[in-house]
Amino acid sequence: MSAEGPASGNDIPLVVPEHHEVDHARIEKAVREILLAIGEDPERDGLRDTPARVARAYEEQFAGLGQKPEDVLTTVFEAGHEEMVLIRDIELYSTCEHHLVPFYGSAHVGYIPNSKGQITGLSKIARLVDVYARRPQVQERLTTQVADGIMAHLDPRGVIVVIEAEHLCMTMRGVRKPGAKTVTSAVRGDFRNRDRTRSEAMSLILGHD
Ligand SMILES: Nc1nc2c(ncn2[C@@H]2O[C@H](COP(=O)(O)OP(=O)(O)OP(=O)(O)O)[C@@H](O)[C@H]2O)c(=O)[nH]1
Ligand SMILES: [Zn+2]
Repeated sequence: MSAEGPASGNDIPLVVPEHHEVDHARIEKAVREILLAIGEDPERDGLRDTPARVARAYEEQFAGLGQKPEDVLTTVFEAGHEEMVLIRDIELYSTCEHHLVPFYGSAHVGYIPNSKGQITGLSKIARLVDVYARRPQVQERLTTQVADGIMAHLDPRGVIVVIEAEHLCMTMRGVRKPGAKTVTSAVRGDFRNRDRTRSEAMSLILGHD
């Protein structure tokens, strides 16, 4: 099913696709329009292939829209390990949904396996971050979604997610504050209920420089 609405004010109909196949032709048309709107010549040498390049780039940048956590959390095994697992400094690149410019930084993700000791492959946690980062995002939602994705699919005793990022919409334009870092966190289960567990994780996350 598609959500169909009124025309969007020009000849591009407002149809929001239900499943997220990137419509290259539509992106190309829109990018050409933007180039014309800023007073550029979309036919000049350097720009002629730009609409197609942007379409390919967006396919990659927004690939997470077509993915679910279960697509990447495929390997779950019982290792009998019931202590904290923490993956620090997972590099992330996302796109600010307000300005469609990048924000980028690091995610730190920890969890405590359940009593069966169910864990997942380390790379799967990093892949999960990408599933949610490769969408139009705000940092708070990205943080929450990673935490909730792990809770739902690994059923751990707790999860902590801390994301530190720099938003280009705050540095290259607008308020122009280069270097400002936004730090967000989401804690679930034992990390929410037990101060000591949360402090241990925070000191592992922050005490590395
Ligand atoms: N909470 C939150 N805000 C964000 C994020 N990314 C960008 N923003 C902010 O979204 C806000 C959008 O504000 P608006 O006033 O609607 O847009 P704007 O006129 O472009 O705002 P300025 O950036 O202040 O020029 C700005 O304050 C951005 O800094 C994010 O991940 N989380
Ligand atoms: Zn922004």
